[in-house]
Amino acid sequence: MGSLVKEETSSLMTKFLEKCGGYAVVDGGFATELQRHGADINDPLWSAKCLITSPHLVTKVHLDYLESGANIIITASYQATIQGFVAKGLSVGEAESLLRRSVEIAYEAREIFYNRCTKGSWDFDYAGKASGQPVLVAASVGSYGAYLADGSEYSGIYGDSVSKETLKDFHRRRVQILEKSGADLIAFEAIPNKLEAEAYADLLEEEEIDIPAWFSFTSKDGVSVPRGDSVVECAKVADSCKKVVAIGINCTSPRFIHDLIISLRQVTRKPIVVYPNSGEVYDGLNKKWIKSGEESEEDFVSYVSKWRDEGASLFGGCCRTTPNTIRAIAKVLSGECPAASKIKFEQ
Ligand code: MET
Ligand SMILES: [Zn+2]
Repeated sequence: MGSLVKEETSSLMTKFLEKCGGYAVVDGGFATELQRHGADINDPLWSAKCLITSPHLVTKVHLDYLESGANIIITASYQATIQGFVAKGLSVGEAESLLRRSVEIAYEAREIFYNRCTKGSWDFDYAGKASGQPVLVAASVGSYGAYLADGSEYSGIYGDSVSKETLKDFHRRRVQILEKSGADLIAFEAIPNKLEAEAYADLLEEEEIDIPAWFSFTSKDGVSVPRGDSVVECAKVADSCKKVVAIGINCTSPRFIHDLIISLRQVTRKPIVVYPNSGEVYDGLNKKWIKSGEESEEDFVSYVSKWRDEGASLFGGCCRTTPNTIRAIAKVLSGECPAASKIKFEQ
């Protein structure tokens, strides 16, 4: 396929957004919701541990978010890596099957959801709109730092020994498997430095990956990614990659989102996706969320229409947000509720 990107690949997101009425709802904190259902994910595999121990909970969480109005559900593969599974004693073949399984589970959840909608056996308040709810499955890819589970996921500092080639080699097989898994797109999430964005862009081109992707960065100051590279520079990398159909920010405090959307808009015309966390800060070493004291009194749902006016088109939540957040976002976007009622984040 070379540099020619299939038409349906490059237009997937614009067509999907049209189908959704211009704006789409992304799901919320996956790990947070798994924990609410009793999963213990204090593990180097984090939420991906449930692919081994409790796949039924993975299905349940996808359903929770679909019921809440999500148009894009993100698979449980954020921290699912072949290297991580092998470190647990699984074979490479088993690890690859689990990656594929993460996508299958999301599709099964969508089937269950659509069947329930058709049969009308639905008891949630979004039922009226649910049956016409377009849904895409995004296969999650977390950073090298997420695999290391040593805090570098939120610093982006991998050391001089880690080159772009190291990162490409690390991610290559997982990306190839997810491409062939049937997922609609790949969500490269919580990217903490420019080098990893470049590695992803190279991989998409060199491996001729024929499904689209979005690149989503994190920020701790509203200007740069954790490693210190400017968000604008990172977004340029994403913008110039033809396979990237949306660019955005996730797992970042809501208070930075407004400025970040404005920065992204300066360098791209591609759709912008934002799914902030609750505003708490992750302590990667102790694996705990710490209240920063700067969380907004009202949660970020009340800002969604402003972010939409600034140019974002896909909205969801990341860590420590729940289906309640997603339900409120869906209501705001449907024009049903101008300012969402106060949503409680996970206690
Ligand atoms: N989609 C991922 C999840 O919720 C994003 C994690 S950001 C650290 O599990
Ligand atoms: Zn997150």
